[in-house]
Amino acid sequence: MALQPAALAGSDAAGPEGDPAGAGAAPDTAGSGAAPHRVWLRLLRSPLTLSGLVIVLAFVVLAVIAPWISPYDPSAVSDSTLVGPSASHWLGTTQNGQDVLSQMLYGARASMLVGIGAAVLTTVLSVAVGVTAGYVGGIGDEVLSLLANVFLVLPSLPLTIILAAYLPHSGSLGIILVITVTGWAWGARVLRAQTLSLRRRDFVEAARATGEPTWRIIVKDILPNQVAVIAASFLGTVTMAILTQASLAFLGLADVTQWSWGTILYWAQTGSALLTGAWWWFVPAGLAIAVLGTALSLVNFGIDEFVNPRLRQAGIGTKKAQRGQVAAQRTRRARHRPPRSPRPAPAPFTQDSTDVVLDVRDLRVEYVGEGGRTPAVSDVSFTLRRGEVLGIAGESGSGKSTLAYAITRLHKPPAEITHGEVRYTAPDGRTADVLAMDDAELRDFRWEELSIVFQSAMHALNPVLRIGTQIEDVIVAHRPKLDARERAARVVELLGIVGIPADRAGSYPHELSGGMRQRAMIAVGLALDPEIIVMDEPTTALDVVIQRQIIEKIMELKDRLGFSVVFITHDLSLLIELSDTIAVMYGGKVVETAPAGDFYRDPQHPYSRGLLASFPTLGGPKRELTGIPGSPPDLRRLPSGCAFRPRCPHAFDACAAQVPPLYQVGGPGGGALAACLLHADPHAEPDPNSATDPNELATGETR
Ligand SMILES: Nc1ncnc2c1ncn2[C@@H]1O[C@H](COP(=O)(O)OP(=O)(O)OP(=O)(O)O)[C@@H](O)[C@H]1O
Repeated sequence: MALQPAALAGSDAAGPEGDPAGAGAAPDTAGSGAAPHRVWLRLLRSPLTLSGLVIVLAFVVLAVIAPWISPYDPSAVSDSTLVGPSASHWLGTTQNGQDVLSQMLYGARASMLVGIGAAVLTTVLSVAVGVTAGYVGGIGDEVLSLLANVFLVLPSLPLTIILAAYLPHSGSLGIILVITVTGWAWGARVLRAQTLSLRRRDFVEAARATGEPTWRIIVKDILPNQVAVIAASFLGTVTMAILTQASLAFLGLADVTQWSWGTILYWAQTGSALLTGAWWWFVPAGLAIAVLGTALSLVNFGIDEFVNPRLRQAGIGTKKAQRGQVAAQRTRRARHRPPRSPRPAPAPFTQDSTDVVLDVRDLRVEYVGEGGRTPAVSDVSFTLRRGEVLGIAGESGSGKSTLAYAITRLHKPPAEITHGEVRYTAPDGRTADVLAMDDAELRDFRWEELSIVFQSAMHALNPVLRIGTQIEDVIVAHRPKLDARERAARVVELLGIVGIPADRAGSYPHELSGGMRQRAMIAVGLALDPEIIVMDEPTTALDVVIQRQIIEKIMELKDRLGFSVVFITHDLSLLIELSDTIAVMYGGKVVETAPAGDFYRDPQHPYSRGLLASFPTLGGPKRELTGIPGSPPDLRRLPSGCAFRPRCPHAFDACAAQVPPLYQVGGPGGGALAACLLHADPHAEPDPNSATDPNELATGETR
């Protein structure tokens, strides 16, 4: 039975050392970003954006107050026909003596209404369909994409003309609907494609893993990364709608008795304004459309810079903007969890420890493809003890990451866990079957009990959110009762723990060095004081000096906070240095586990020996680097018997006939297990489970 979330829930305010995070000593640099009203003020710092905004605002104001400031009734005729601009008619008059300025002001109302109305409806529809299709995937995506594709292939101009012709007297609303119907599909396609790519990004995976609900991931992680596209789509649609309305009116397909810039052009054309040289009749309407379109483009440019921190820094960036503030208000999840009893003070790990925190039994993970099943992890068993660092080594493709993702239940299709058990034991002795947890239990388990530090911090961190905000997001999702001050204090505390100055909470990922980013990821992993941290190549992209700093930090934290670590890396010398126990994977199987010291001194599996002979070690006697001949096996076509046989210098006939089980072998510490027939007891009874040829068995004590 899965452990109830309540049983594992922690104190809402407990820090890693039992210190309540509510110690209200948070400096105002905790990285939630500037207050929203100030954030938007940043938009005004660009002269171009400011000019665009002023022009758009001027048009909006003029449209709103048109009835009060228009000098004449726009439809009123007079004797002053076709008079050019003068003191009494600033923009001249029409063939019937109507005042062009009044028509322009009233026309702005209809044109702006159509532009903004169509843009709002089109954008809402595009975002709803595009983001839903991209995020939900599967049949939902297929249906919505089909719908969008159907609308995309419809020729929009003829469709617009036909629809407008059938709705001639519906006024602005009819045109808004026509533009919405013919315009939403493009935006939906673009947003769907972006969402599809974003949902696979590590920072979205990380948000999912931290237990954030879907709506929050969409609102906080997916949509902010699409603001530029959504804004461009909105502002482009405003211009496009005004142009379309003008074109339809010009063609006489709109209600030409309703004043708009388009109907002014229509009447100017029917009144032969071009032929008679009455430029004042048609130029203002054309100019208004062009100026408004340009102003909207300038605003769009500013928004692009504003939402993209890199552009912002190059352009509008301000020091003030980078100073975080504590008081950002956020919505909270109303999940109530009883307090978790404080973690007992950590005892240093020793090889004699029997306090198992994670027990993995016969785990099998397969990738299901058209060409069949790829067994990426085959019958893997291991235990992780409290406070232990288990290093998982192996060449590329040996199944390390697949194993890490499977034990955290973060594996994605086509990966399937087809067999096995992953059992977690809480400090109070209760156990949970990780593979049987439902979504809610998993949300509570991940990050509360087990967190993950992903391979590349640059991809795992959301590029448009400040570091402090990203750490805080995890706390918001799991500790909804903490207020902003307490969360900010915890963010500062966590940054301190991983050695990042508190004032960097307000920095964006690209503003940090690679080492700092990786430490920020570790801070995210530590945010809820988990029992286990899975680290998948956390230092691979870093230079050796930074690597060393981070490893030392991890070791120091582990000793101080008492968590256990599953550490995955290609770097065997690093692994030996930091691990208590090493597990070596080959062809999807664990072929050796041993205490790190024993492993270094006396590896028991020929593959382990080959691996060790491929890496220079940082200490100890000099070794000749010889490497391993050949290349890792194709998991879909493993050789018969021992998968390492074709590359093994010690292979003998029986190796082709039998998949070797893990044999208990002596070694100096006596605690090693090696899957090699060299360690089989020639006098032992055959093990029918591990043999492909029962006549040629050599079995010893297996686990
Ligand atoms: N989506 C997939 N579909 C099919 N096979 C896959 C998929 N992802 C991984 N594999 C296969 O699963 C095996 C294990 O891959 P995995 O990434 O777990 O290895 P790894 O040891 O972590 O490698 P690396 O160190 O390079 O990350 C490989 O043979 C790989 O080709």
